[in-house]
Amino acid sequence: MQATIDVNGLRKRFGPTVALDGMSFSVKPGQVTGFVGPNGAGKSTTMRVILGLDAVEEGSALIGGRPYRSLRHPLRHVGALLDAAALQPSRSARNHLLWLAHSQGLTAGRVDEVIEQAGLRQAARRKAGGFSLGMRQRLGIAAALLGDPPVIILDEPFNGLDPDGIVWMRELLAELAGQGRAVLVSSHLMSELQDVAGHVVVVGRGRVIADTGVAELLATVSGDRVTLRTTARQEAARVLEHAGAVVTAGADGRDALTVSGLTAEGVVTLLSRNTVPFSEVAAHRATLEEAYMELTRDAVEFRAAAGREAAR
Ligand SMILES: Nc1ncnc2c1ncn2[C@@H]1O[C@H](COP(=O)(O)OP(=O)(O)OP(=O)(O)O)[C@@H](O)[C@H]1O
Repeated sequence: MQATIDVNGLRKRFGPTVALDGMSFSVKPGQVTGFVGPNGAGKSTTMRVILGLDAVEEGSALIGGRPYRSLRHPLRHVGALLDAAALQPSRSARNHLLWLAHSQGLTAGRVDEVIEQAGLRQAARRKAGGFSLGMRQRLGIAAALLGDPPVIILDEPFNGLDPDGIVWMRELLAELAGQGRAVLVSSHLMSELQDVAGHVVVVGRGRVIADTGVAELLATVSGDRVTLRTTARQEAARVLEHAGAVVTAGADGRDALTVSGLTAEGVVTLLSRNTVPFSEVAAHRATLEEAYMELTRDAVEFRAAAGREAAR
């Protein structure tokens, strides 16, 4: 089975609320795809539709080219964590997993493997009802991995995790993608996906705002800005502006300047040639959070402009 998800033109309303308004994107194998957007953007609904839990008025969602409902042992095709609270509280973590494994024709040996992988060995015989949110997330991950599926869908898996847990989750996601799986991970926060997502689908109001590789996105947003630290700010600004750069006060610290229109190498060459002292010259690398703000700001402006246009 192919490790892919294909979402095509999904439309869905809840009463007067438009939850999905033509949602379309694909998730490819071998990378983590971040699924990001503000509250109410339609992330959970899309995931529920992919997993056959919600019906749509229009559009299709396919896992490895097939609708979820046509999959005979679904856990072997797709592993999902949607709601970590959805547990039988009186069951131990291991029994919860044994029960799931049994329903899919999987062995107890496989249960012990995923308990290990999710870091749950110490807690495996405790009742899941007493678990913290972070522990429930780990149990949800163990359940998602049970059938060794080529496609993994996780809704807000960073929720409730402490900093160690966040690092663990990032490493796990990278490992799963490295094994060639298609991994779709929703989050409100771009920062959680930093360094792990290879691709992001940014959504707002039920539709896709951006569907792009993270490296391309960061390169575009980073632009050609260079951060410069120098005690001779005026002199540096004079030399760099003379060479055609735009120089502005840097955001972080009194000795920082932001330079646009020159590469970091160009800045170093010019300052050295003119014997202007400096302690740091670095090409600006945008964070995913900055990229997200930029993308969603454009979408807001676009929507505002479209609204004004329509009102004429
Ligand atoms: N069962 C439901 N009944 C009524 N409205 C719903 C239901 N589920 C979702 N919605 C609405 O559909 C829209 C999309 O919600 P959804 O939960 O998919 O967004 P989300 O991006 O996952 O948000 P969050 O980040 O808060 O989880 C929202 O306006 C939400 O209020």
